[in-house]
Amino acid sequence: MTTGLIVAIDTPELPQAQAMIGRLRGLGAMPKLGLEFFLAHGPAGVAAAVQGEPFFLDLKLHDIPNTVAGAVRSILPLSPTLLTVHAAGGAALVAAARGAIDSAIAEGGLPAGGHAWPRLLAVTVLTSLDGAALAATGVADQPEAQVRRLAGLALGAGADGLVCSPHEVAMLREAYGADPVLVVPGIRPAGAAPGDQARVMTPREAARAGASWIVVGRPITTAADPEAATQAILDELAAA
Ligand SMILES: O=c1ccn([C@@H]2O[C@H](COP(=O)(O)O)[C@@H](O)[C@H]2O)c(=O)[nH]1
Repeated sequence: MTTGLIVAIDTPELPQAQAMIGRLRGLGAMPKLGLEFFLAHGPAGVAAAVQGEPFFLDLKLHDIPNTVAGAVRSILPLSPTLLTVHAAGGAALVAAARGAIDSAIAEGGLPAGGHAWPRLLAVTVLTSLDGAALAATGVADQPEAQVRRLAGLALGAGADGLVCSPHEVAMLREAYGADPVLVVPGIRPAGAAPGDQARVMTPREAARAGASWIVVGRPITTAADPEAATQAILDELAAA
């Protein structure tokens, strides 16, 4: 299994996002835009930043099913390659997002620009949470057990894949095989500071465990030479 690289472009500034996406264009990494950017610039800003290229829109939708379905319908015209909802919102939330995508497919054919329909990912346990932080939310299980539980719920409700930490990838591959798209943040090249990430591994470790994609933000975007940092991670993935 090959592992791709997603670069998290976490900024509220449109010129900065455009510049970073431009610098990385052609290296073979996919950009990810999240709430920080979307709340500042909305759908038009997203379209301006990605310029029709494949991208991951990581809004981590978490609301009642009807509202999530409406939000998914609102973002489908942007043709993201990947989009996210929170599995902790329940099976009906995930099923509503699935239904919104499937209805759009049934109603209208592929979106403009030759893009494929988005793959629906369910976020399991945020990579910033360790066991103690999870327990403080009222979940007594360790992260791995909670990821296992939410994975079953989300895949059963129609998610194409999951967002999890690298620590759960091997367990999920053993349980669900090669099919689910496993998108894995909490990645730090050897020696890089974890920052607010609690469950981390290196790119090589995540690739060997079976990640479909790894997500790397600050180790690339705050590097003195983001192109070189990206290339080093791509080389590490290719050698894994
Ligand atoms: O559990 C999750 C889900 C999403 N993320 C996102 O990934 C990037 C990670 O950025 P770094 O700078 O490499 O820490 C960021 O956009 C998060 O929103 C996550 O970290 N964990």
